Amino acid sequence: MSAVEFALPPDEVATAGGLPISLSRIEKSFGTLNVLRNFNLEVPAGQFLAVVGRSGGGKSTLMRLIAGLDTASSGRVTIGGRNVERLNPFVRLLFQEARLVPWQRVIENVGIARGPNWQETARRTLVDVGLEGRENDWPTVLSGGQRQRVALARALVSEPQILLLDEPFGALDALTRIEMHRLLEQIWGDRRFTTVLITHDVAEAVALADRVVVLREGAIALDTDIDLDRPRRELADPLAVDLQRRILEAV
Ligand SMILES: Nc1ncnc2c1ncn2[C@@H]1O[C@H](COP(=O)(O)OP(=O)(O)OP(=O)(O)O)[C@@H](O)[C@H]1O
Repeated sequence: MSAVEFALPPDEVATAGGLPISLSRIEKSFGTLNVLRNFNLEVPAGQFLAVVGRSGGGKSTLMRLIAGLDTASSGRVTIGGRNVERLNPFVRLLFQEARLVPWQRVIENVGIARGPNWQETARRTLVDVGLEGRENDWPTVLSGGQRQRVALARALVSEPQILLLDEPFGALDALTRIEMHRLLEQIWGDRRFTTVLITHDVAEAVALADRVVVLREGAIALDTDIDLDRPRRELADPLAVDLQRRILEAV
């Protein structure tokens, strides 16, 4: 039994791959501000979805609803057909800041669920994100990209079926960002968790996602599949450039 299974109630034990996400007839307001209006979205199991939009368009609100960190004013959010009522152990989040615990070493930051063999599981996950041999480092000695790798390992260690990413690479330099794209694409390709990536970066959305949704004023302004071969090569394909142009126009 893995550390993860140990931490989950029996009816929530993870199976391989991803779970589908469904939002139907969602209304979400803060006071008089309607952030999402009659909002519907189906994300099939294992899909890599990117949500693009201007600041204030409701992207983070959408993610918080899927994560169970906030509730809709009305409508239904389900994961694997079950209502989302709280943060579930099979959903993991990654933010722009790595949010590591500064007084814990890398391995302790990753092995948050201290079940049996947690160190072994954490070490293996660190290898997966390219941080072999760094388990005893303190977060302060790591670069921004390495800290984000630790945060990614911490998200992956429990083998989530849903990964929610809110501008995870927004603070990284361009080359590190591309390295992280390749890493994430490869890990997602192996594990096939359902992924929702929130980003301002249209090139990033096209480089990573199976499908891009443009969120504008609380509604979907564009919903397009990204039928490009994998592994993706940033900007290399004329089709990618055309898709970026279409998405930018919708934003
Ligand atoms: N807890 C809250 N209370 C009141 N208003 C809120 C709250 N959370 C979000 N809002 C408002 O809802 C709108 C949508 O916010 P949200 O953070 O979802 O947008 P976003 O698309 O993620 O923007 P950004 O890209 O800047 O993060 C904004 O006008 C924001 O000010």
